[in-house]
Amino acid sequence: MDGARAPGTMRTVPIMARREAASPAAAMTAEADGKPGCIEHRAYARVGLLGNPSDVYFGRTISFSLGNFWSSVRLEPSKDLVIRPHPKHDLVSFDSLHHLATRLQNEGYYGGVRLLMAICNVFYRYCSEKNIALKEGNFTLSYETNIPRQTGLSGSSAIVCAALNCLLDFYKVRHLVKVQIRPDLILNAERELGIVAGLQDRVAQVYGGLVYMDFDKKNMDTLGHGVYTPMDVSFLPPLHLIYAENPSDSGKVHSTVRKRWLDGDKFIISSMEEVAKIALHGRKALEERNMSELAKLMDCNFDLRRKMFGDDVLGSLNIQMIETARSVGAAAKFTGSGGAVVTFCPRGPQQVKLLQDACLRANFVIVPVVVAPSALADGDLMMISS
Ligand SMILES: Nc1ncnc2c1ncn2[C@@H]1O[C@H](COP(=O)(O)OP(=O)(O)O)[C@@H](O)[C@H]1O
Ligand SMILES: O=C(O)[C@H]1O[C@H](OP(=O)(O)O)[C@H](O)[C@@H](O)[C@@H]1O
Ligand SMILES: [Mg+2]
Repeated sequence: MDGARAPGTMRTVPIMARREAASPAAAMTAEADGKPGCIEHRAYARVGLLGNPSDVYFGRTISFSLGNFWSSVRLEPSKDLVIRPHPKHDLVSFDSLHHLATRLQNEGYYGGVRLLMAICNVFYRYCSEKNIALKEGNFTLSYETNIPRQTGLSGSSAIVCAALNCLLDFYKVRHLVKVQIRPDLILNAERELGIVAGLQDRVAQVYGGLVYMDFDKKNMDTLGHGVYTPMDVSFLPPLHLIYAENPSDSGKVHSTVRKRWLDGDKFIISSMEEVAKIALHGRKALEERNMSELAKLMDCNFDLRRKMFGDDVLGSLNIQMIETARSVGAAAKFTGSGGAVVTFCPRGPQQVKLLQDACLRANFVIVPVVVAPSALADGDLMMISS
């Protein structure tokens, strides 16, 4: 999908090696399939490394953009404004009733069309409220994605994030929409649709690379966003991702805990504070390259989630993924609300081999983690440093 450079068009971001330095991916322009005015953006899956889900509760997280999987959105100027359904993900024609029923059971009712519509709506409203003038002219939006669905890898917000980047470039208003605000726009688009979610996913996808995030209530109230600090990806040791093909419903996972937290449940409030502290300590551990501490913090993060949510809510397969990793002494936690697990083998390659064998036996997919680079353009970087 990468192409030659041409003004006014964007190119997708290449997957970089795990430790490769961050590059201003969003600033790279190129002609998408040689069509003038065509814009294409890629946004990656994300891994919540430490501190999630405290992002939903004014806590802190360290998350990174996962180069193994991505969504891309393409914007082509057109006479009418068209949101193009994806031939596979927005299927409306079936071989049989059985096919329809199986498909709905596995994938749910919705694809990406509603996400693209919602971000257009939210973007339009935001620009109107802020008196940001938008030029005349229409476009067609289409998307592709290879992020496994409902695995806590943030497939939905990747589509929304890539679409937002297309809109920012089509209307040439990137400099008028603060980088720190963009995750909120993405979240608002999903909230419109009733999707339960937090900010860490969207921050990781807007910024790319590895980011430390502080969602302290005072800052959220006064600044209107959290404080997001990009970190050096070379701090990260080799990590592995484990996932299963069965989906988990993130909305359901959050619902009880959120209610208890809102109702002032002391156990949930104090546990969530503990989870937020994990990101704080994790930042220090990463900077000091204290890998045994990192392993401890990852495990502690999962244990706290388990106590708060309970095994029934987390789901037996998700717990089995964690236990498979722990059976060989690897540290493990959920990347999001369930469906995929990020693991760290502090004893190195031999332990990784044991982990791979254990995953094979348990029928889980295991892949080495690739960290996607910074997704910020030069102008974006200037905005966050000013
Ligand atoms: N692979 C996909 N293709 C199309 N739409 C998707 C895909 N993944 C997610 N979505 C959209 O996002 C919504 C929420 O997805 P969700 O279950 O939160 O997955 P995730 O946690 O990976 O974001 C879905 O109902 C659907 O509308
Ligand atoms: O529970 C979590 O860790 C995360 O859950 C959601 O992400 P998802 O990819 O849907 O599992 C939520 O959007 C995040 O903010 C939470 O940290
Ligand atoms: Mg989601």
